[in-house]
Amino acid sequence: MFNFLHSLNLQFSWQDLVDIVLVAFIFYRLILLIRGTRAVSVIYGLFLLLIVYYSSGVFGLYTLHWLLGQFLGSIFLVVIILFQKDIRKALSAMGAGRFWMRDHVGKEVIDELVLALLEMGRSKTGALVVIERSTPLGDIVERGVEIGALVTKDLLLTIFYPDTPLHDGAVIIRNGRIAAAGCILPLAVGLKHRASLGTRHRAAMGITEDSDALAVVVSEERGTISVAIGGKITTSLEEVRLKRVLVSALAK
Ligand SMILES: Nc1ncnc2c1ncn2[C@@H]1O[C@H](COP(=O)(O)OP(=O)(O)OP(=O)(O)O)[C@@H](O)[C@H]1O
Repeated sequence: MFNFLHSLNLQFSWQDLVDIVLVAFIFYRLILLIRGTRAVSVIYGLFLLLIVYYSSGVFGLYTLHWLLGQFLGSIFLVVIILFQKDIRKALSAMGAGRFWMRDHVGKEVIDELVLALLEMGRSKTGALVVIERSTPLGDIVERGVEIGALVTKDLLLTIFYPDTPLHDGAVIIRNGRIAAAGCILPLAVGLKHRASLGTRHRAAMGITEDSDALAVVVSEERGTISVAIGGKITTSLEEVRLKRVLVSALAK
């Protein structure tokens, strides 16, 4: 590749390569960070304003052009004010190392989760647990009920205990802790999904279609345990297979 670039008479050093890779990676992580959050609509809004700004210049609408110019002139400040919460979160994630790498879920978290899932399967208690990985689940967590506690079998059983306020919706595990409960997930759509699957299972498929999260479902009707990864669901997993799937997907 370097020979090819040399033949084009372009000065391309290894520093340029490192520069491009780093900038691409930072943009990729930023896109993952804001995906599915309110920040996306704000960015669309800002793009729209930019288009109106350039069009007003082209079509000679000078007052509008001047007005938007004043606003967009301080865009850096506007972005900081609009995204102050997200910027704070991104910086603290970066400090904690989460910005650069995918979280590994500890063995003890998987063990507690499996114990709770098996117990809920036996008692036919419906449950939906999502384990966040590198795609931040943004607004989904924020719209649920914040918990921030260690993952324990007893806490999971308490959350999903029938007819309690938090038993509906999903629990989100982030950084090896229960971040929130009662979270509403996007449903999987389309013909490819089995008609026999209800909304709990479709929600598990939906969230894993939109992100790299892993979702586990306990069926209230059948007591079966299913795992969804990448929009695909594997149903009726018994203890050994369930543990194997979770360990191989999460503990790497
Ligand atoms: N979008 C969603 N996000 C999170 N949880 C959801 C969502 N939709 C449904 N649920 C949960 O699923 C429950 C309803 O499950 P439903 O019986 O429709 O699905 P199912 O896949 O057939 O599950 P089950 O086999 O347990 O009956 C709701 O009470 C709620 O707790």
